[in-house]
Amino acid sequence: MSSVGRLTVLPEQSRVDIEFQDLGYAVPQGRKGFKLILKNISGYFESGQLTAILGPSGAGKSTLLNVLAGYKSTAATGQILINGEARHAKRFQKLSRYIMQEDIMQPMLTVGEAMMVAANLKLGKKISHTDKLNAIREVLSQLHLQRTFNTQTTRLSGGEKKRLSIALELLNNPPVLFLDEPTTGLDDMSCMQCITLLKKIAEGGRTVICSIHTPSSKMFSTFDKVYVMSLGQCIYQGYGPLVVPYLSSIGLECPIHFNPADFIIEVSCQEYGNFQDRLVSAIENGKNTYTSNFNKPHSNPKNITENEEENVEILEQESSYNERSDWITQYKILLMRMWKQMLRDKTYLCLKTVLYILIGCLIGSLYLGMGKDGSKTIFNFGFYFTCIIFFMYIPMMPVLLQFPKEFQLIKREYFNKWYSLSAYFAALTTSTIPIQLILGSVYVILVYILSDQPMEMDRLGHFYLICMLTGVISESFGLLIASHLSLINSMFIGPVLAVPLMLLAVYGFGSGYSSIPTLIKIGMYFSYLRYSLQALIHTMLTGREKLKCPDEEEFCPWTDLEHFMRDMGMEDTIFWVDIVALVVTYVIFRGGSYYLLKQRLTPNKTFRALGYIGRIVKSHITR
Ligand SMILES: Nc1ncnc2c1ncn2[C@@H]1O[C@H](COP(=O)(O)OP(=O)(O)OP(=O)(O)O)[C@@H](O)[C@H]1O
Repeated sequence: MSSVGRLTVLPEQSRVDIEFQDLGYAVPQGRKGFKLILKNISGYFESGQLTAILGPSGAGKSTLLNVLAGYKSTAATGQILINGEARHAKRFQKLSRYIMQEDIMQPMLTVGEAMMVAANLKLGKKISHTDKLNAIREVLSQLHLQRTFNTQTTRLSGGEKKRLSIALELLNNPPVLFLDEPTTGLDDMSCMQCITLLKKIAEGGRTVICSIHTPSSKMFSTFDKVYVMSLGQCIYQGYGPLVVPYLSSIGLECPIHFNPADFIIEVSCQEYGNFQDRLVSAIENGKNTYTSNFNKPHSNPKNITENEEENVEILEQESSYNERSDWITQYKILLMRMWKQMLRDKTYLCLKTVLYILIGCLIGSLYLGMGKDGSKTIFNFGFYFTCIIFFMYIPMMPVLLQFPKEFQLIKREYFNKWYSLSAYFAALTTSTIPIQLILGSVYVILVYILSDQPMEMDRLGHFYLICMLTGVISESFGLLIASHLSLINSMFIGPVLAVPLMLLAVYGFGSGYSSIPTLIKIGMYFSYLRYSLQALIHTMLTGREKLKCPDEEEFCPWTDLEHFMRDMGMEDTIFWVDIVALVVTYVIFRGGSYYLLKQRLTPNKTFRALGYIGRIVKSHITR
């Protein structure tokens, strides 16, 4: 075993051999029933080896990788064995890391910072900062990324991003690495560099499995093993260059100077006739590994400990060089990361500040001096409603826009066990509060002064409290929507749902509560905007002296504000009841968002069944 590229800070790993038998995977396909993507395939991927899953587009490579990694396993049939014993999905996830095709990077961080966040989260407190830094430097140098230490992750080239994705996962020395098409989008040189690196990583005792499209002949012979798929079946398993005698034994001669990888792909695309069944049966759909001694079943795993439990425990201990940090540390690291990203995004921050000031000035000017004008009481009511609408839309829209993208990052980090979801969610919940409080106060002070509201600390404090509560609830409402939907659906559903919320908030004002139909009354209880508006009107209008009617005005029906509240049907509102209702709404929305997010990442039986039904319905509609 070559020592070139061995990571000294990361000890060698024990064997984790992966075997799968009669693996099947089907997806619902309208009225046609099901589409079989994996058709009872078998295979054996050994530790210390770099294995490539090859095949034409749509052959099922990514699906096989996803099922083996446990990323998609609910609808799978067959058996997956780890060191000869049935795979325990949760324990296996602790040992494996999955590097997705898309290199989504945490924005606004340098490579060094992104690596330090990963090291702090994955390596725990027992390892000193200096050791973490050494580990980072060594991993980066192994992956030829040392010169990018201070470069922002989003400015890296395609090849560098891919290598950084690998580096981030290598930090805690996982025994198994899955990579979905690691060479996609890279030039020939970067492809070869990437594959050579993966080979070095495998040589340290790891099981490295990647799916790949069309490798060059040089790359093809670099893999220790290739697993070729066609139409969801295995048509070859063994050392790459041996594919030539294998195909020859079936009567398919690879032309001299022809890339054997291209040749077998062309064969699988049936360019030389239909050899699918013969190839599948020759290799017994993956049960055999082709060696120069054809048709021998692949060797059984070596070094298997008698007891699987013991075996996995040893592995877990070894990879617990990587003991994950505790909840509080995770929370602090994630919060710091979020704040750093927020403060460095100067454009967004400036836009947001300008927006709060500009709209504050605009609304303040529209309702200029109306707060104490007896002829403008109804306009003043409009001012309060406008403030509530402002604090609904402005905090909700960025969440609808940003969170679906953020979800892709969470998925990668959460699936690879960087942190617990509750720590992430707690950090997310607290990260936006300071900026919301600061900018919210700027807006409130501006509109409060411009619209000439009563200068009493109590009222101002309550006004601010209600606006802030509305803001954080609206943000949570956005999260509730975006936690389970795509960007397009979120952007559609969010503003659409806001309309009935606004209507229900003001429905029936002026005409009396008793005349409202029961169904609408029930609906009104669900509009948190109504509680905000009621609380705001109550705090701003009760206990005030009669307003003055300007001399030039002939008609001042509501100089008595208590009278106005009676006319609006709001004389019975209790401020603290509305505040409690707002707090309860906040807790429900946040709790709901967390639950939906968790179900999206790791669905329970009910959600799996719902998702399955949804897919069947969708496939019937879109067929
Ligand atoms: N949820 C799904 N519903 C319907 N068909 C699906 C679903 N998931 C995958 N497929 C189909 O299964 C087949 C295999 O998909 P998979 O992504 O595994 O192929 P692949 O070999 O990785 O292809 P590529 O190299 O183009 O990424 C494709 O025909 C794909 O359209």
